[in-house]
Amino acid sequence: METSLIEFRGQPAMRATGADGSTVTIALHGAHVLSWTTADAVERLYLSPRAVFDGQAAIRGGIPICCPQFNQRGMLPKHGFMRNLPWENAPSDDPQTLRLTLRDKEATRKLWPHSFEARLDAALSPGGLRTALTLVNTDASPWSFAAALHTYLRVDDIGQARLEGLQGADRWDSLTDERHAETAASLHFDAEFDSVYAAPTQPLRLAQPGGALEISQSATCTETVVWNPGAVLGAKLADMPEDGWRHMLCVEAARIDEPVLLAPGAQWLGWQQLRVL
Ligand SMILES: O=P(O)(O)OC[C@H]1O[C@@H](O)[C@H](O)[C@@H](O)[C@@H]1O
Repeated sequence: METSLIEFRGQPAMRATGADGSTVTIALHGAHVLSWTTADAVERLYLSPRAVFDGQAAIRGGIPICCPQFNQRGMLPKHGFMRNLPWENAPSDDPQTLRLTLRDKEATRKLWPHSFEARLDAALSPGGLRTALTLVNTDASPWSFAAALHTYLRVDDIGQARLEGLQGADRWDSLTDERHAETAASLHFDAEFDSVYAAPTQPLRLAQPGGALEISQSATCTETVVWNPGAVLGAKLADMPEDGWRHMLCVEAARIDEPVLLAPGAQWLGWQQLRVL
C-alpha cells in the first residue's frame, strides 16, 4: 500500500493506494474517511459536494467518527468532539494499514477531563475497506464512552436500495420512540429513517440494481444505526444538496446503549468492514 499526503478541498489528507489500484482518502481533520474507490474506480462512499472543509466543522459524508458520545445522548457536542479536531498521521505496525491518532489535549480536556489515545486504522483489501477505531485509556482512572463509525454509503438511487439482514433485530425507532423487533426482510427508504438496531451477528447486505455491498462489524459494536434524512430533513441540512439524501445511506457500526467502561491502560477496538459482492 502506498501512502501520500495530499490536499483535499484545501485541507490536508492522507491517501493510500492498494496493489489493485483501490484507494482510501482520510482527512486529518477528524480522521474522517472522505473517499473509498475500488479497483474499478467506482466511489463507494457518499461525500456531500456541499460539505464544509474549514478545519472546524464536521464533514458531511464519508465516515465521521462519533466519539466519545453518540448523537445528543450526553452533555458533549452532538456526536462528541473527535470529528471536529485535527488528528495526526502515525506509523502503523501493519504496512497495509493507514493510521491516524488523536491524544487528549487542552481542547479535549476542557470538554472531557480524561487522558486518552484514539486511533483510526484503515486497511484496503481487494473489494474491501476495513475501518477500525481503538480507544486507549492513558489516564489513572477509568472512563466510559460511546462510539460510532458513521459510514455514508453511496447509493445510485435510494428508492431502489434495499438493506437486508436486520429482520428480527431489536429496533429503536428514534422518530417515533418505539421499540420493536424488525419485521421487514429488507428495508427500503422513502422518507426520513433513523433507527438504532441491536447488531445482528451476520453481515448486512446493501442491494442495488448495480450490485451489492456486504457490511459487517465487530461484536464490540453492539448496535447498528441506519439513517437517511429523507427529502424534508435533507432540505434543511445546509451542507447537503437538496437531492443529496437520494444518494446516501448511513449504516453505522456503533457502541451506544451500554457505554464501554475502560480501566487505566485498557483498550477497546471496534471495526466495520465493507466488501463489494
Ligand atoms: O448532522 P449530524 O450531527 O452529522 O448527525 C447526523 C445523524 O446521525 C445519525 O447517526 C443519527 O441517528 C441522526 O439522528 C443524526 O441526525
